[in-house]
Amino acid sequence: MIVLIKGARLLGAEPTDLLLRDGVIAEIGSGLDGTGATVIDAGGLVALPGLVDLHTHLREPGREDAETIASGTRAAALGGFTAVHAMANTDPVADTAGVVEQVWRLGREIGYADVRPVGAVTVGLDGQRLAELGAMADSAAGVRVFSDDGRCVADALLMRRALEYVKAFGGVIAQHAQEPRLTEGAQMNESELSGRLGLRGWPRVAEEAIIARDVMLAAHVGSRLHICHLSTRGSVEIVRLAKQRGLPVTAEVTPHHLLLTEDLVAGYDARYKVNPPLRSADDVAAVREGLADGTIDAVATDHAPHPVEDKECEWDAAAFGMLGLETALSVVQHTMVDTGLLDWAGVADRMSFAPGRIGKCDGGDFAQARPLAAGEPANVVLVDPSASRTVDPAASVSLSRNNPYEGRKLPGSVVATFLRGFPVVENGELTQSSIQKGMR
Ligand SMILES: NC(=O)N[C@@H](CC(=O)O)C(=O)O
Ligand SMILES: [Zn+2]
Ligand SMILES: [Zn+2]
Repeated sequence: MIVLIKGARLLGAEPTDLLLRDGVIAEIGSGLDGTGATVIDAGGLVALPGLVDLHTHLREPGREDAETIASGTRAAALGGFTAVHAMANTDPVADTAGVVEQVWRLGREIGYADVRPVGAVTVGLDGQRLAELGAMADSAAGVRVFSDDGRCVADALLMRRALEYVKAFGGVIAQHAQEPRLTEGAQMNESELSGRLGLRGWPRVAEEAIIARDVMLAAHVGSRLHICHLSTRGSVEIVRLAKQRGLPVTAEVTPHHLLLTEDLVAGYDARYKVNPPLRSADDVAAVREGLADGTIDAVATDHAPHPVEDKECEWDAAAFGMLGLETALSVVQHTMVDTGLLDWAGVADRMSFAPGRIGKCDGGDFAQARPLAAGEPANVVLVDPSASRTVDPAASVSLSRNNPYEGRKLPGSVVATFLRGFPVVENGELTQSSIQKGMR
């Protein structure tokens, strides 16, 4: 298949043409010859490398009522992602080579976006014994990111051992930083508002204390640490200090923590219930600054689908988590680009290159987040920054509806997504051929 993309602004720079042939970018330049090619007029569109999500809950195996690998990767493709890291808190837990290989293979077969399984750090996420990290790393899935996400690896000795273990193959431990004793029964950010609403508070220090501890452990062991969904000003400050000291620490922030604040909780609408909780406007300002100056390496969606019965219930009983794949780029444009904090090259870094580096998506079967250059795999997304839409949860291809942006007007739209040269999204919609490919 040959595709000629005409007049796209590469990473937001001057318009140029891209010729995609046999799954790779064959040529980049002006006035390229489109003989035999499907021609796409990309005037006014920005071309970015396929986005890479470090933190996605696909729910398969086990909760296929909430999401499947097929539905979740369709949402990913529509959001401009060509690779997602599938979190391990499935049922069964992704704590063996068998489970991670299954998830990886299903992703490949379905073919909307690459699925890179995250392996659990501990057996059954129970925080007691290390899982078979080496076997997951050596499997066909080539796992490099390990996380008990949803739970914190709270035991310092176990965390130390995990960091030591993954060093051998360049892996990374992605920590869900939540001190369990400080957050027992916690329902929202600890603040004046939580007191007024009568909801148990989740103090910032519960996140910051674990990040501080783990930064010191990573420094001691000399191993890579990644911080999931960081949400407070104090967390940004700790990571900034760690980087100033040259420590191998990386961090991600979610789109919702870049935009939403705790006051949304006042209506007890469980769509706004998430872990870590929505914080204050000051925290939002700090994570935006941190993302802009590179203290925070990446945006990761923490796409966390839940069926209606787990969300449309009283606040205390509702599940934590919100959708994110289909809206992530728009939220980043709104909070970071339209505010002047990041340009499109910066977005490409925070949503593709950096997460690709952290997840070791660097070659062979796993090549993603490569430069937009001749000879590279044609994982490309075309974005229309001048578009805008009002978010309608019913229009989502996710199986779940826990969308916190309902009714909000957000800028930007993903016009096309190419996975190894194949258009999985065209004119903002999944292509017919990709839909058929995904049928199973
Ligand atoms: N973010 C959430 O609120 N929920 C996640 C777990 C997690 O990311 O910690 C989930 O699996 O639903
Ligand atoms: Zn988490
Ligand atoms: Zn998560």
